[in-house]
Order: sequence, then structure tokens, then C-alpha cells
Amino acid sequence: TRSTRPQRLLNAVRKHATRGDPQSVISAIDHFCRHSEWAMNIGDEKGSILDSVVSELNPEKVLELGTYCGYSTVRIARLLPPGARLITLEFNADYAAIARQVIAWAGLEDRVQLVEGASEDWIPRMKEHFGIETFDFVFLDHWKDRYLPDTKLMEDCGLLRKGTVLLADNVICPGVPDYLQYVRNSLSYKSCYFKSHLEYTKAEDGLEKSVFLG
Ligand SMILES: Cc1ccc(Cc2cc(O)c(O)c(C(=O)NC/C=C/[C@H]3O[C@@H](n4cnc5c(N)ncnc54)[C@H](O)[C@@H]3O)c2)cc1
Ligand SMILES: [Mg+2]
Repeated sequence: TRSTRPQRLLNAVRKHATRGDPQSVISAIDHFCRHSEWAMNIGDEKGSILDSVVSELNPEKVLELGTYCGYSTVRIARLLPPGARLITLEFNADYAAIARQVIAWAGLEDRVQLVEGASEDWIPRMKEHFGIETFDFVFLDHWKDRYLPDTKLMEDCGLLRKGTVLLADNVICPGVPDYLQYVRNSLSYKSCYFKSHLEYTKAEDGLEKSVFLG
């Protein structure tokens, strides 16, 4: 059977990246997406903004919604101090299998817990199943119609604390209007927009950074 795009992306990582070198994994995926096949990774331009938010925050407990092939998982985990933990949720078994191998190639499996399942099922179980009190940083990059319900679910489950930072990809393209309206108008968030471009294209896109005020 024909290979899938995620499998071809993984092959490019194995061919061009050095085991244990996260930056080479990131570069190999960006090269593959620019020169071979576009894929919906956050990419290098928005990825640099993600890097700066993570580096400034130095989070201990991180949640990522939507692993896909693990590109942003590697970008975030490579910046975390040892002992910090990143839980990433992915409900597509094929994507999860590829992401596990990308994360392992980068040598970051000790910091990352990839959980196969739906965000709506696992967010309510974070405390009892993973011993998580609250998250310091949440990266949203899954189906766009899930950003708002999952944010409200995280609030209701007490997973956000004063100062927790939410960073949302694709707030312009594909766009998440209901989520934007909520975080920009709610008194519980301080929100700001980082203008950028849709990965590997000239189309406008951006990231929304929202601090939970408790
Ligand atoms: C019009 C248009 C179309 C596409 C684009 C291009 C474009 C650019 C981008 O950066 C994008 O992030 C996207 C995009 O659609 N991303 C959706 C990403 C989903 C991944 O997350 C997984 N997942 C989805 N819901 C859940 C869930 N509840 N629990 C657990 N995992 C979930 C899926 O299994 C996938 O692994 C698209 C731009 C414009
Ligand atoms: Mg995205």
C-alpha cells in the first residue's frame, strides 16, 4: 500500500536528522514541508514565536492538544528543563505512532508523554490519572472547533491557575473565531495576538497568547 504523508515525513527525519539532536529533527521536517510535501506543522516562523513564549515561561507542566507528527512536541520539549513534563494528546492512532518515533529520534521521550485519545476524554482525567494539579502552559493545535470547548473544560476541571499561558495556533487560518472572541472578551484572560504566516506559505496566520487570570 502507498505510504502516507506522515510516514514520508518520518522517513525524511530518519534520513536527514541526527538521532538525539532535536534541532536537526525540526530542520529536517521544515525542509521536507518546504521542498517535498506541505504538512500542518506549526513550522519555523510561528515555531520561533512558540520557542520564545516557552523559553520566557520555563514551564514545568505542559499540555499539547493535537500532536499530529510531533513537530511542535519536539520544539517545546527541547526547551524544557529536565524534570519538566509535556503531555500531548492525539486521537489518531496512525499519527500517534509516527509522532512517537519522531519524538524518540529527537531523544526527548523522557520528557514527553504521548497519550492516545481525545482531549475531551482525557482533560477530565488529568488529575487522577497523571497526578497533574494545574498546567503552566497549554498549546492548542488540534481541530479548530475544539479550542473553545476544551478551554472551558480545562477551566471547569481546575487545570488552569493564575498565570497559566494558553497559546493557540491558526487563529486566522483556518481560524478559530469563537475561541478568539472568548479569550479576548473574557475578564478571566489577558490576550494578545502574534501576527505571522501560515506554515510554509505567504498567507497570514498568527498565534494568540492568553494568560489565565484566575
Ligand atoms: C482552510 C484551511 C485548511 C487547512 C489549513 C491548514 C492547517 C494549518 C494548521 O496549522 C492546522 O493546525 C490545521 C488543522 O486543521 N489542524 C488540526 C489538527 C489536528 C491534529 O490533532 C488531532 N486531533 C484533533 N482533534 C483532537 C482531539 N479532540 N483530541 C486529540 N487529538 C485531536 C488530529 O488527529 C490531528 O493530528 C490546518 C489552512 C486553511
Ligand atoms: Mg496548526
